[in-house]
Amino acid sequence: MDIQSVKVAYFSPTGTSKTVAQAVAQGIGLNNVQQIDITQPGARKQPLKVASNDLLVAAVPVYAGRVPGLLMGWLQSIEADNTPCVCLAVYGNREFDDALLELKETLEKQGCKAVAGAGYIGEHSFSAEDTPIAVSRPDENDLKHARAFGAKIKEKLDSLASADQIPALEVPGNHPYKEMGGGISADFIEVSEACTQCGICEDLCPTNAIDYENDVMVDVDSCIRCCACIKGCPENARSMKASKVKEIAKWLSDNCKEPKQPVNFL
Ligand SMILES: Cc1cc2nc3c(=O)[nH]c(=O)nc-3n(C[C@H](O)[C@H](O)[C@H](O)COP(=O)(O)O)c2cc1C
Repeated sequence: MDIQSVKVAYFSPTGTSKTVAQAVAQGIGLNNVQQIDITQPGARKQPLKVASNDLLVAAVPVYAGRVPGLLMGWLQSIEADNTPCVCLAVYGNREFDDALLELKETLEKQGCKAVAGAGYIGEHSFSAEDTPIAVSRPDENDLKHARAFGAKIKEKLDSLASADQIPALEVPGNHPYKEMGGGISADFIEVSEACTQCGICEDLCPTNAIDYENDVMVDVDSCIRCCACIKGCPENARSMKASKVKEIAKWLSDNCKEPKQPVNFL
């Protein structure tokens, strides 16, 4: 297949989905690569149109076994034209459940044709010093794996004359998709005196839930618990207080210790 450009789209509050997507794109090895970072709300207002000679590489973190709900509007506004796509679900060493299937089916409804899919492991958003979960993933081995996966995708694309020849891609997951976890309070962040009100947390927040000039705390109704503000604070002034989210972090730290390995479908 003649691929003219690679569009690498990712939502990545704590950076792991972005790192995996970029490693896969590097392995694909084409020169014309465009990054589409949809982490910030403004970027999700820009619709994406992709052509039949583009390759779309889409990476999302897994939230409660699903594609993060706030992405559905943007994903469902993609205009594709039999465009080959690579679906990447990046998860925090528990499970990716139905997220990869959901991402693939959502993109296919928009006119994409899934050529490959994968689950990769990223440090869990809830990971902290006292509740470590998949710390520093993706690591060098994961990235090597992701680059090799990219090279295999390129080989597969080279072996096909057109998108119509892409065989149906099977990825794990169930219908109906896992119920979205609801009801967990997002009142789980505390801010210490180390806060200098630099405003970096506000810039990092993917839902505009922080307006630091008025209040360094998050608006719990808009917060999606992504932990970008905690992990990105240069003063380490933000942390999880005793809360349901902290209990979940503790459970994950105790029960998801065995490092999982990336899985590829192509
Ligand atoms: C609200 C929320 C729910 C999550 N649910 C899952 C999950 O179901 N399974 C899992 O393994 N990791 C889960 N994670 C962890 C993220 O998928 C993982 O840390 C991912 O690497 C974060 O991607 P990012 O660095 O691109 O933000 C969840 C994280 C958050 C914030």
